[in-house]
Amino acid sequence: MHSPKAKNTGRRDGSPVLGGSFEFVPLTKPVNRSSPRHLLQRQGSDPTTARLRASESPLRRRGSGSSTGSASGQGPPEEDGIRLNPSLIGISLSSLLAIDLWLSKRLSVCACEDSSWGSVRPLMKLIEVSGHGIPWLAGAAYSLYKSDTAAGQEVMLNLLVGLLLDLILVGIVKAVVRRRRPAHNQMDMFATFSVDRYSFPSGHATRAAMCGRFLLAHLVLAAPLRVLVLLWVGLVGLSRVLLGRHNVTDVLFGFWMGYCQYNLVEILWFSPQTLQGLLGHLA
Ligand SMILES: CC(C)=CCC/C(C)=C/COP(=O)(O)O
Repeated sequence: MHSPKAKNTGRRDGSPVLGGSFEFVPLTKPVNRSSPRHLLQRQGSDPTTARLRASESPLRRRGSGSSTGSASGQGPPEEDGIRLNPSLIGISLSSLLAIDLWLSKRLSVCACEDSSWGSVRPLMKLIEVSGHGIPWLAGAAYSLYKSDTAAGQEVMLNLLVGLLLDLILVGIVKAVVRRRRPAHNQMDMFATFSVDRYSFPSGHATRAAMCGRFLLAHLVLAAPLRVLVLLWVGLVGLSRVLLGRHNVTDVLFGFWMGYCQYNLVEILWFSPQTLQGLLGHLA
């Protein structure tokens, strides 16, 4: 069979001859052009010896696909060693991912009615509704409309801004990362966007973390109520995994993202003056 190399090589030593006679190059005899120069230099000036030594490389001994080994231009053994050894970060990430998938599967005890904790599923779904975007948006808009003090209006307007910002940012990250929801999830959530078929990060977790921080910072709450807010944030996150909606890392990242989103709300904070300007435009 004609080898593609045959077109370019006209001499027995494999050196290319343009327009020369047609001749095959034996696969066991690599062309000089592709022998790594530094390998030849390190192993002595005799190219034949260098080729022999190259043929003893671990790559050849392992029989990993190439009959010409290092001398055929696939790089010296040291380079192969680097390429074949996965990095520490790679190993750590794959291990974390494996633990995440395993733990999430183990914890998805309310994923369906016949799961081991299937009877708790309605309660988990109630907690899910409590962290959904619609009740929060509707609640903030209603409170803004009903509030008769400038301070109350200012707080509710900024909560509304935070909730909209949360929807946008979570949507962007979900669309970029595109991590599929766990296979055991039943897609029976109400009022979802198309990006909500992706699971990273958990929108419920970002909202719960952001709103939790917001409520603690801007409402004067007694200690038991503050504890209740923190408990609710934790329960919303936990319910995402128990329902099988998310992996653990989706929720943990969601908490972190929601925490940071609150900082953004504080930076963007709409003052009463801005609010009056906005309302003036609307009126
Ligand atoms: C329709 C509106 C206003 C919000 C959608 C809220 C929602 C369903 C987010 C998905 O949350 P997870 O990422 O935690 O499943």
